[in-house]
Amino acid sequence: MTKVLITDPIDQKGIDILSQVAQVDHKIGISDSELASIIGDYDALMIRSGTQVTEEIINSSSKLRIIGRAGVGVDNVDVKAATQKGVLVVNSPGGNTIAAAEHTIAMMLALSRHIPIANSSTLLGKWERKKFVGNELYKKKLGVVGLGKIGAHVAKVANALGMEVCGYDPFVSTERAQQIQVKLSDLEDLFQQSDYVTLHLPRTPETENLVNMDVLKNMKSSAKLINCARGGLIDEEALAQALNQSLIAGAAIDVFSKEPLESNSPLLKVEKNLILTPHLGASTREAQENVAVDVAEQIRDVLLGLSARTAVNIPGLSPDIMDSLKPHLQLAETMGLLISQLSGGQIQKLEVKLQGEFVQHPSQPLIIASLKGLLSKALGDRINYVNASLEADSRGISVVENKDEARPEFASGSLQLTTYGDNGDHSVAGSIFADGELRIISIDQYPVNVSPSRYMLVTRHRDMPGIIGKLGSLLGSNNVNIASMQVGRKIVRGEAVMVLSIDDPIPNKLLDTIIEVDGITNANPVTL
Ligand SMILES: NC(=O)C1=CN([C@@H]2O[C@H](COP(=O)(O)OP(=O)(O)OC[C@H]3O[C@@H](n4cnc5c(N)ncnc54)[C@H](O)[C@@H]3O)[C@@H](O)[C@H]2O)C=CC1
Ligand SMILES: O=C(O)CCC(=O)C(=O)O
Repeated sequence: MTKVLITDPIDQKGIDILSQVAQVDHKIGISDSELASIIGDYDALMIRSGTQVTEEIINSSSKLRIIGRAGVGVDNVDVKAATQKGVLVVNSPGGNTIAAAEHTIAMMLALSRHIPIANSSTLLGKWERKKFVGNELYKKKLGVVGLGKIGAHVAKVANALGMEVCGYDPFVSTERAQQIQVKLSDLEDLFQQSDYVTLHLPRTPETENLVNMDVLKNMKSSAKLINCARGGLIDEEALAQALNQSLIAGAAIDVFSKEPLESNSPLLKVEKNLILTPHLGASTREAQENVAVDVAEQIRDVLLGLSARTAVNIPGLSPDIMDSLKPHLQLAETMGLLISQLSGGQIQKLEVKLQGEFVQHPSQPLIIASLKGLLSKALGDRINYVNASLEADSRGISVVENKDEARPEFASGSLQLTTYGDNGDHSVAGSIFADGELRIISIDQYPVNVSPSRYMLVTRHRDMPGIIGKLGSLLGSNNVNIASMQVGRKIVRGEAVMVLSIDDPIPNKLLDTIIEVDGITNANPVTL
């Protein structure tokens, strides 16, 4: 029975989708060690930001195929460990954009009008109208750091509120900035000149402590800082000091370097204009339903053997690409598997050459499929589309891509794989015929025309009378049935390649006898 584990609160609509295809178990708030001890039973894990999916947990799994993060940030998942283990990681990149952007705007307004503290004071029976005079957002300058989905929506709403919006994002073009009505600025100017600064970027080694004491000192003393993106982007000790010393006028923080916020956090000792919320950016009914459905559908699809829409660890393999390239991917994988058995030994380099119609397709998926095939004899079930590139890399196999737009020999173009390794260079070329049938069209540059079959024997021999007959009778006398046979040669009576499709695997003993036949220089049994 397929089993899915859910370890954070997930909207019921997502659970209903998963229940159609799997047994769904809930263990909300489970400890890391408990999770590591039970993960071996599960095919899929669905989480929000509460669960830390560590390397230890991933390595304790044995049949885990997918981790679904119902939200955007995957910084609570060790994606590298998942990739190494061949576990797909999916998220919901757009499901909570509006919720997080609206929480940011709510934080800005709450800060500006002292809403939380005015509420507490009023509940205590006080009537402190003078104490809570605020300021307007209208005509104030907003600096948005990170102009992705959430940053762009914040900018849109801020523009509608009459704010002047500037932004910093090294990956956003001037055209895109114009489109979302944001004036691009450098980071230093943005912090120095803005009345409000809001962060909407991921936490990475480069962005950690992006807002530190130097940056805070550079801000206006009337400025306010909002972080509804990720903990760790702000040095919390420095922020507490900056607020206590009135270096800036206020801050509203939804996300923390350690969550839940620890009781000894310096932020809990700040007495001035600071609003804290417990990571509520995505906590709207709408967003929770969106992300739960989005991720549950992807988990369901993957468990059913289909592809995922938004995998974070297999670039370039969207479902449309997978569908349109199905025969091409199958060809690349089959050729990878074939050439690994022809090459033997350690391979240092794989050259992937696309010709004719193949050039029109994205090459990355074809490379990944070739590598999956190439490594599958060595790694068995452990290799998949998720970890193929990483596994090749860790084995020191470099990949070179080569596109040849010249008029192809085959109308449908061709794919050629060449390996360079301990046993010299080997190459296999293939194509897809009009009926979608896969064909191997050359082996080691010898032209052949072979449909790949489960068992094959590929020999190298001298082109001379009697060899084919001898081989045929050897196989026959050992009860190995030949389904088809092809000989490829470049010149008459020169070197040749023979490809036999056979119904049964070749016994090792028979292989030794085949190699002893006069004229046969090499014989490679192949299983596809
Ligand atoms: N508080 C909450 O509950 C929620 C928090 N988030 C977080 O909000 C953040 C933004 O999410 P989205 O807009 O959906 O992501 P996104 O991927 O659409 O946008 C992120 C942007 O940050 C930019 N960026 C990367 N490095 C940068 C740098 N060094 N300086 C400036 N910009 C940089 C990227 O170019 C990209 O445009 C993420 O960290 C996400 O995890 C998202 C949803 C809810
Ligand atoms: O799961 C949540 O509520 C947090 C959402 C979040 O931080 C994200 O999507 O990056």
